[in-house]
Amino acid sequence: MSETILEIKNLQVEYHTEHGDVQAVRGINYQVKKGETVALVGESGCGKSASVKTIMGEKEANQVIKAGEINFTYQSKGQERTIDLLKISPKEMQSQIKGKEIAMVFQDPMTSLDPTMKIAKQIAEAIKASNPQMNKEQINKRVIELIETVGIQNAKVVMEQYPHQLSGGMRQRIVIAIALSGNPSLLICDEPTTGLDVTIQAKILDLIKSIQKSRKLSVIFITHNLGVVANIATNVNVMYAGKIVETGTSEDIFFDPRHPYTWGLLESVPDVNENVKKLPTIAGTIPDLTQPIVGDAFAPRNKYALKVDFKEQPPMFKVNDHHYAATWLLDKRAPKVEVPAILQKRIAKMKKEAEVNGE
Ligand SMILES: Nc1ncnc2c1ncn2[C@@H]1O[C@H](COP(=O)(O)OP(=O)(O)OP(=O)(O)O)[C@@H](O)[C@H]1O
Repeated sequence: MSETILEIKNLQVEYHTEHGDVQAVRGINYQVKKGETVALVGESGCGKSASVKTIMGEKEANQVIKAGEINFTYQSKGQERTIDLLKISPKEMQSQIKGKEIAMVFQDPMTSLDPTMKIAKQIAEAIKASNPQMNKEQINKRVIELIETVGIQNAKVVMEQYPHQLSGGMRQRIVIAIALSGNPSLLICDEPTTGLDVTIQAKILDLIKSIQKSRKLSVIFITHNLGVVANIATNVNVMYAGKIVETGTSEDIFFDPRHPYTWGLLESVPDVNENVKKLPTIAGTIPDLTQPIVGDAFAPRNKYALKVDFKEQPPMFKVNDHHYAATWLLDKRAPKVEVPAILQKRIAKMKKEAEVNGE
């Protein structure tokens, strides 16, 4: 289980706009191992999507990859092969990787589905694209298998329907079935449950978790809501203004968060059991990424910021072998700052729940 299948090194992505160059991703590093779910979490505009779109070779006309490597390891003709996804041709990306080794599930299923085509045909097309040798009968069998894999029982009825005849949750299940059609080793989920109601959201998360386990899939899961990944992520990367500001296992991030930005994100997680009228959000907005950022980008919104935060980018301080955070609060010269009391209470509660669930 310790094989690294994806290694992102110093990835820097910019967008040219008439207002200046947006530094969307400012040098990020992380790895995804076989069978692991890695979460990328942060508010809107932090560079989560920009960083994963490059994995799939999706390039907008105004996008420039300034630096970095995306090394992907997979089995090709029985041999292990590692390639830098930033260096392969669009043709190779299309014929070898996209949909076959790496597949993606987006937030809005309607953008991935063709409203004019029956479900069976859409899944069949995806199967054909990655298995051109299959005959009609084999494809039909596989369509039904895939629909059943994503937890739909009346496969024969659903396959004859059009996307608009299905609920949002069912549509997302179909998108996941299509993503699985090429038997990928890495699945990228970009806010796959946003917009779905809470109970459906939980069902889709359970589905992704069970598929991930049964197929030993690696998953990159993007969300702005840390709560969504509490039960599915092996590792969590918290992103702010194009950088990873804290990284650790789920336990590190949920039970021992160190960056004030992570504290803010955790405080903003809706708690279904608490009768809160208005959820706390982090005051302020993300910085203008067309302007050079001096120091810790979060400093202007951080009530615990030290003088040095406004001057110098903090390094990734080590908390333990798998937990790092970029905040000067972890420097040994920094004053001792406690996790906010309200969050301490939440953490104690989450720990108790995890104990009860035997996690
Ligand atoms: N095509 C584009 N042209 C110009 N700027 C862009 C483009 N795509 C993204 N950006 C900018 O890059 C930054 C990072 O955006 P990105 O979509 O990666 O953030 P995100 O964290 O995924 O947010 P969201 O959850 O809203 O998708 C933002 O400032 C965004 O406005």
